[in-house]
Amino acid sequence: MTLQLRVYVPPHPLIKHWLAVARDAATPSVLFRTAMTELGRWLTYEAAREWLPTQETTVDTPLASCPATLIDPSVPVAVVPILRAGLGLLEGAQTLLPLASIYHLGLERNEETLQPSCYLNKLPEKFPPQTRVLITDPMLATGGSMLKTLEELTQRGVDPSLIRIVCVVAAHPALQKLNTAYPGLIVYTATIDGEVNSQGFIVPGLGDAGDRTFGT
Ligand SMILES: O=P(O)(O)OC[C@H]1O[C@H](OP(=O)(O)OP(=O)(O)O)[C@H](O)[C@@H]1O
Ligand SMILES: O=c1cc[nH]c(=O)[nH]1
Ligand SMILES: [Mg+2]
Repeated sequence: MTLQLRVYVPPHPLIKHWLAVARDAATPSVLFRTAMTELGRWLTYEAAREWLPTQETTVDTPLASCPATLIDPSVPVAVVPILRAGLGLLEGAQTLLPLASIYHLGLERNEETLQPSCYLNKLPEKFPPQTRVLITDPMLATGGSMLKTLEELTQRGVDPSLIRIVCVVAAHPALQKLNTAYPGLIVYTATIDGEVNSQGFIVPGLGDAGDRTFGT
């Protein structure tokens, strides 16, 4: 069987609504942040399906004993927000994954070359086997930043099949690169846009997600 990148665009009214708010150039920073939080929440909810580890048990209701399923706290879950813009999605993701460890990764694209460079790396030397890792970054444009992140994670022992990417706008060039480098990888996004312009911006996209999140 040939593995292929799997890109999910959940057809959910709340995801569509908050994407529209985020895309609108007239949306002020305070509301843009709310949109990022909500998109982080709903896309993480979708991504957690068949990813969050569970364990079977029994519980006693006031009336009888019955089978039950709980989140398995023995399997480590990590969230890696790619700074800065990935922080906007983190808040919503964290409400659903309160026990997850958060490992910050600061990447900045050079405006001319579009190559990412790392200015903060809080990843552990090694991740325990079986660690589930959720990466948050709203924009997959050329794909350079995500490829760099995946390289840092896999070097530290993370199994790509246990990774979920949560983004907002995924562009074709990024998805093509991810498919070549990590077939079988799973991405959750609010939308797929076709074009990345010569300045590295996704069109129509939503502009500079980091600047819009932090009002800079
Ligand atoms: O797919 P790529 O071409 O690598 O582009 C995507 C990256 O660009 C943006 O970050 P940016 O470098 O603007 O940093 P910021 O989040 O601090 O604004 C965005 O948040 C992604 O991390
Ligand atoms: O359109 C884009 C591309 C990369 N990063 C952004 O914030 N926006
Ligand atoms: Mg930016």
